[in-house]
Amino acid sequence: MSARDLSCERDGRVLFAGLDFQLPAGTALQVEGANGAGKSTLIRTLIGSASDYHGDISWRGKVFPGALAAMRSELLYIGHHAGVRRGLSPLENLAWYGAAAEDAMAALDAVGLYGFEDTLCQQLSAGQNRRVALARLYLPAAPQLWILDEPLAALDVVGVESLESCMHGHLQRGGSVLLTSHQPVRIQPLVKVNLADFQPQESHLEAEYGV
Ligand SMILES: Nc1ncnc2c1ncn2[C@@H]1O[C@H](COP(=O)(O)OP(=O)(O)OP(=O)(O)O)[C@@H](O)[C@H]1O
Repeated sequence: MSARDLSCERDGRVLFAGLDFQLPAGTALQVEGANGAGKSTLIRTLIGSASDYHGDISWRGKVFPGALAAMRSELLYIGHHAGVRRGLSPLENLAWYGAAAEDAMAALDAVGLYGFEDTLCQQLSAGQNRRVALARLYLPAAPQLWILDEPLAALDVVGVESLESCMHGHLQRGGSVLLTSHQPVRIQPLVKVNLADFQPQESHLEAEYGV
């Protein structure tokens, strides 16, 4: 995935402008920025949930929106909110994503939820629900591109280490990871992009948004 001269505005405020990045296979990119900087907005834009942006986003050399369907066919996205159905058990949640029972059990075991597979998610803690969501990363044949919005949030120290190891393995298999995090992420190779470094200049603002 790559972006060229990307800018995005919300509620009359330009969140970032002139953003360029490349995310080759086998690498990770961490999007940094203060609360409200626009990290989740950028992620929603990259997964195609928001089309009100300027600039180019490309997948495998082809530009959005034409390349959107191809990108989505290789995407595993886990958002800021866990996306876990709280009226289902962890096992049922993974089954909803098409996982075979055996694979789902192994994935839940990997995220430390052995013994909780049949408990309703509404009875699990915030961190355990986060682990249910992240269990998708441990399923076989995980897609090429992982886009993860604050995946480390609510995880304890062991959970963070396990997820870092999982992401590192994905990179070694030639996958790509784009994530946001307010804390350091110990995976390599990792490139960082801070949205504070992509603030609009006056002339750009005027040309793009007429303000
Ligand atoms: N649909 C929308 N309409 C109006 N404003 C929006 C919309 N979506 C986001 N914003 C605003 O854009 C700004 C960036 O929000 P965003 O969620 O992208 O920040 P963030 O960097 O992910 O923050 P955090 O670290 O707190 O999660 C915020 O001020 C938010 O209120």
